[in-house]
Amino acid sequence: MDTESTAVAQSGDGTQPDSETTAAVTAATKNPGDVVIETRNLSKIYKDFWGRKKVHALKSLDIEVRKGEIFGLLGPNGSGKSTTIKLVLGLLFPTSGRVLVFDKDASETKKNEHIGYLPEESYLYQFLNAEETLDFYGRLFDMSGEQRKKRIEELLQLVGLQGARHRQLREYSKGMRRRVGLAQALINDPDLILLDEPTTGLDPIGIREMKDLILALRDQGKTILLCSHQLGDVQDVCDRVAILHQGELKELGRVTDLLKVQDVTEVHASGLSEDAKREIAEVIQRHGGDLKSIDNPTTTMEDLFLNIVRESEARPGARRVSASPESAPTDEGSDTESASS
Ligand SMILES: Nc1ncnc2c1ncn2[C@@H]1O[C@H](COP(=O)(O)OP(=O)(O)OP(=O)(O)O)[C@@H](O)[C@H]1O
Repeated sequence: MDTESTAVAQSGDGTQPDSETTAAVTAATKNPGDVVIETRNLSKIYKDFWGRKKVHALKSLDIEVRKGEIFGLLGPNGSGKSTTIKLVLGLLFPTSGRVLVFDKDASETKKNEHIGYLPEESYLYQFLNAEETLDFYGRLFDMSGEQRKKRIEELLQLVGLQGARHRQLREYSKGMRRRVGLAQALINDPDLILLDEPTTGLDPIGIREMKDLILALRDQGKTILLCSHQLGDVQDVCDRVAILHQGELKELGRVTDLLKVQDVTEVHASGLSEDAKREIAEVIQRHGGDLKSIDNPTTTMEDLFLNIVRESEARPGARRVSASPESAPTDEGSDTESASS
């Protein structure tokens, strides 16, 4: 980051920007056919071998996933996320309530032709290479040889595995396996994509690439339902989220709305002199505001890490010149001496 940027946070009027409100209203206005997944009063009770109630995994869940959005399903372990996905795929039947996918009951398995599913762990044949794996799944969808060839080319490029296409999957890193799993989930060019923990086991570069891929899929008009424990990832990519706990829906809404801190105003400006900053602080006080901070904003650890790796790739061997006094290279003793004297 080469430009100075100053963030001002101030409590007082709590005014919301108009554009955000407009966006929220627009997103809330839906047309028929806009809803891709709808659960109505959906409940699932797992029973034991004797038919006795064992676990109430989902309790009266009502959610809608709209066309072209990335919808996050969040919740701690055992909150019912995978159960919801299995109900959407028609792999489980509800105990009560309904799941509609593309306006059809989820038990109609034909609708799965338009769904791509990346499970938490992909069980792929380790002795096939990426090309053979995708070709195998293309055959399951009755794609012609020509269609498969074209689609495999597109997908290998999309997930960045062209260079490793002839290597057996057993030689792949976790990140590469996740990417071939995603390519497999996309072989049928699905309209709806279900992603269960898509960033599990990936390093920060792999996570960034996976998030960019998910955003690119949304830009192509796909609808995405994403389950994750990685709250930062969900915040980065999801348009709306549902938070489950012990099978119950606890929160549902647009990420920007849910995370907005009310009654605090944030202003970002660059190139301000110290005098200008002092003047701004005075204006805030004059208007009865409570100045919380006027400082340089921090970047994220993810951005810092990715910048360091990119710089290192561009200039191998060179140590990064850091803005942080902790890690700034010292001039053989002279600075140290004057600092301690
Ligand atoms: N086949 C099953 N038989 C009995 N109970 C089950 C079965 N599958 C899931 N459960 C229970 O249902 C509840 C919800 O499980 P589910 O797998 O849907 O949660 P989850 O949110 O996906 O969890 P995780 O984040 O750990 O994957 C849990 O209490 C779980 O133990």
